[in-house]
Amino acid sequence: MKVVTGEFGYILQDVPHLADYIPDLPTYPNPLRSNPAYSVVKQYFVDMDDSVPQKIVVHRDTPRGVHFRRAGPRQKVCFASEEVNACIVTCGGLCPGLNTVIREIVHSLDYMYGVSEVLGIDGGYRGFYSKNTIPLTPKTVDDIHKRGGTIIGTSRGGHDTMKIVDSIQDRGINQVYIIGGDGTQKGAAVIYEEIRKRGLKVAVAGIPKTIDNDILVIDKSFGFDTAVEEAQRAINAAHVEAQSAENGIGVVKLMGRYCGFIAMYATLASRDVDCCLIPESPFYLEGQGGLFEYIEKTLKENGHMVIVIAEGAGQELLAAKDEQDASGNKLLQDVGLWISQKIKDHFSKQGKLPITLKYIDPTYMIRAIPSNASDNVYCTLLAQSAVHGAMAGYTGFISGLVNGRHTYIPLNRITEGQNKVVITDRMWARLLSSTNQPSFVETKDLNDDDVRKDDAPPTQMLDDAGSSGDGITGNNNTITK
Ligand SMILES: Nc1ncnc2c1ncn2[C@@H]1O[C@H](COP(=O)(O)OP(=O)(O)O)[C@@H](O)[C@H]1O
Ligand SMILES: O=P(O)(O)OC[C@H]1O[C@](O)(COP(=O)(O)O)[C@@H](O)[C@@H]1O
Ligand SMILES: [Mg+2]
Repeated sequence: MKVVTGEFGYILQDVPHLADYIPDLPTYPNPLRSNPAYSVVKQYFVDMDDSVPQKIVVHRDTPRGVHFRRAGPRQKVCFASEEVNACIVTCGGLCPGLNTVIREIVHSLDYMYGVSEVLGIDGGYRGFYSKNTIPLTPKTVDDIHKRGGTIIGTSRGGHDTMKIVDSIQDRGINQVYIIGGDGTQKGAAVIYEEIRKRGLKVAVAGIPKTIDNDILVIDKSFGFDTAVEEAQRAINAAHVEAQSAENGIGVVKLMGRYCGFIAMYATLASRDVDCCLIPESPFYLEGQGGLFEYIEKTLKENGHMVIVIAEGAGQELLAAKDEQDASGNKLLQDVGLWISQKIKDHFSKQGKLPITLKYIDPTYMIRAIPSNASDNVYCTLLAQSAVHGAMAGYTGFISGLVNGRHTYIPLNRITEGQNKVVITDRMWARLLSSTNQPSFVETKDLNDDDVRKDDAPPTQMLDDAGSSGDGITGNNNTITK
């Protein structure tokens, strides 16, 4: 990683630049200078020394700490408009907003930089070497943001670095926009390394996608807001069903393989949820302080209850299944079905309350919808930042929001671990106090990773003030497993 240090403990975790390995790289004036929409903006171009701090809650004596390069257009670009041959690929699972990002990359390249050659790679990484490309123009992508999914297709597996870089080289592609989650960005990092090894003038820009918000450093991922909003519909249905039956229980499974952000935020937003179970907080069923005891108490008090469970929660309680998907992700058991059956079995025992349980799994209904208004704006800015960065010659970076400001983050910073809900942070405490559910764990039983270190920045998406005041709050943690 390129690291620049400065006074008072200032650290810039910088992103690579094509000039790092290509001598005498030519530069050109940024065409935005003569664009009527932008040329009137005061200080439209980002100062080369602008950076964004990772930690914004500071004390008088706190060193300035880690910073990231501020995203945005530079005075000089490293590509002439007619020279650019860009491509876009989407990989991994679906996420609301993929089409918006594709649309905005195509539009920004054309309307801001006069680039007309943009190719879609068909069906994820393997499309680089096994399929024809899809030409993308502002006209063909004009209304795709209103559709869910990705118009260029996606897949898991099929990452063959050599074949992908050969294809990039053979097709004369010189800007690669890679939209995908943690797995995809690991793939992007090795593609960037190989391109650099071959000394190619090819900029690699990642746009992080993950519906479950499991990507490190960034405030939140696109599609997350939409997912939380859509999850409300499932929770509402579960609540209506539960309320209308005697001792009704509604169980909703939400996405979150390794982290429970969607479940936590959907619970906090809904106020109808009585118990939220996430992978970061182990729970148990039987005995004092267990889930069954809490269900019984809630049913006696309220006559109904809603349980939200993240897909990765409680996996340690289920029989292990040693299978992986094509990308090498562990295939999880359906914890929603499992817990529903366990609750039914428990309450069907003699002397127990007769219950009515309805289980809702809205996973693919949530993933498949188009992004909501706020995610659309967010996707637009992420895409524009990525285009400005690649045009300026930055490479091996992702475009990401840090404390409400758009930044360029080195790829290897976000592939080093996964973002998790820290259950000793205030947000989880707020959730526990809003649902009144038992915490199931005692502080003495927590792993080192689950406990907040005094000097650690707070969990992403906490209330600890984003700097921009644009409604996107957050800070950054670096919890790795
Ligand atoms: N460690 C890795 N190195 C290279 N490519 C990877 C790696 N992990 C995943 N990939 C590739 O990234 C793509 C998407 O990964 P996946 O885990 O399915 O989704 P996501 O990017 O959403 O996490 C797949 O094509 C997969 O082959
Ligand atoms: O059925 P698929 O496509 O393998 O996807 C299932 C998984 O996709 C997810 O939505 C997340 O996918 P990504 O890792 O690609 O972001 C998980 O929540 C879920 O386990
Ligand atoms: Mg993933």
